[in-house]
Amino acid sequence: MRNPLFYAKILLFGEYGIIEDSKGLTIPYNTYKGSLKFDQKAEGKVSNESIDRFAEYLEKNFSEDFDISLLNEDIEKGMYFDSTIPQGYGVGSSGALVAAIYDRYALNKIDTSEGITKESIGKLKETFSKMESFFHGKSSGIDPLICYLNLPLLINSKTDISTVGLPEQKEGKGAIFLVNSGAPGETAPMVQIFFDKLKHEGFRKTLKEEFIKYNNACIDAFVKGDVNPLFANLKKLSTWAFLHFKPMIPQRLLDAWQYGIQTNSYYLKLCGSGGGGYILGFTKDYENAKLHLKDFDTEVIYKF
Ligand SMILES: Nc1ncnc2c1ncn2[C@@H]1O[C@H](COP(=O)(O)OP(=O)(O)O)[C@@H](O)[C@H]1O
Ligand SMILES: C[C@@](O)(CCOP(=O)(O)O)CC(=O)O
Repeated sequence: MRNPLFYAKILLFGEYGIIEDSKGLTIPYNTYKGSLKFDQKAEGKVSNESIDRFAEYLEKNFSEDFDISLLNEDIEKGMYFDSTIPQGYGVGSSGALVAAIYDRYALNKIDTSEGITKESIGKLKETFSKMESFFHGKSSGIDPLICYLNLPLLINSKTDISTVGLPEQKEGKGAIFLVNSGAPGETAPMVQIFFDKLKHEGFRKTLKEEFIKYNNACIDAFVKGDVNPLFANLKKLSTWAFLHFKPMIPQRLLDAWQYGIQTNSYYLKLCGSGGGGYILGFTKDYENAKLHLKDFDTEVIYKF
């Protein structure tokens, strides 16, 4: 039986901004992955039960779009999603599961083998958004989309998403890395905080005039491989988040966040919705950054 792998993802830039239609950049992260397994192992029980609840939701809302009887038969046989993607860490554990279920059970699957167009991306995103809403309320569908396509995606707006080529990695001293905050986070309450903040005119203004500006400049510089403008804007982005996204920054990381900005040894930013899970770091000198972050587990995701 064919049981393809689905990888984790990292939203490098665009958290919260993409809700408000600004740019985002998301990349696959192949260190963590999952695939559907069809054996009766005890280790799969929790996952099997979670898929069972998901199947009920699909049956209730989208029964015509999926082969529900095959899905239920497989669940009955003990199928589970065997995955190393940590849950609630912002690297897309539910997105990978959604992509795997779509791949195996969707009827009239959108064919991407002949090339990926903006139209097919749009249709996939719409379906994935409906499916993933089961896991954390309203979802943009971006996480399952990237897991499914396994390619970097540039989000220009909600309706304009395309694949993008990124500069090749180099064996230099610089790195983008994950910092483990030590505990999972939850997306829905963080997004609620964001929407509460949006009720204030002052916040809306600084989001638009500062955050979105730095975010988009970071994406442009990263895609072009322009290191100096990238770091200049990262510093602004990190500082802005320290001031305005404080509830989303895990408490344990507040000092390290500020230290990075003050010393320019690294800059931290949110990785997805925040509140826990992973945080992203950018540095021109990873070995040096690690010295200052020795209380945390870090993982390099991109070298330059
Ligand atoms: N291996 C798995 N098997 C079954 N369900 C899973 C698996 N991995 C993740 N999930 C589901 O996805 C949820 C986590 O998704 P979410 O809250 O969106 O966090 P993340 O940021 O990791 O995607 C879990 O509570 C669970 O319902
Ligand atoms: C915070 C947000 O902008 C990014 C997604 O966060 P996460 O990767 O699901 O933690 C929410 C969203 O756009 O759906």
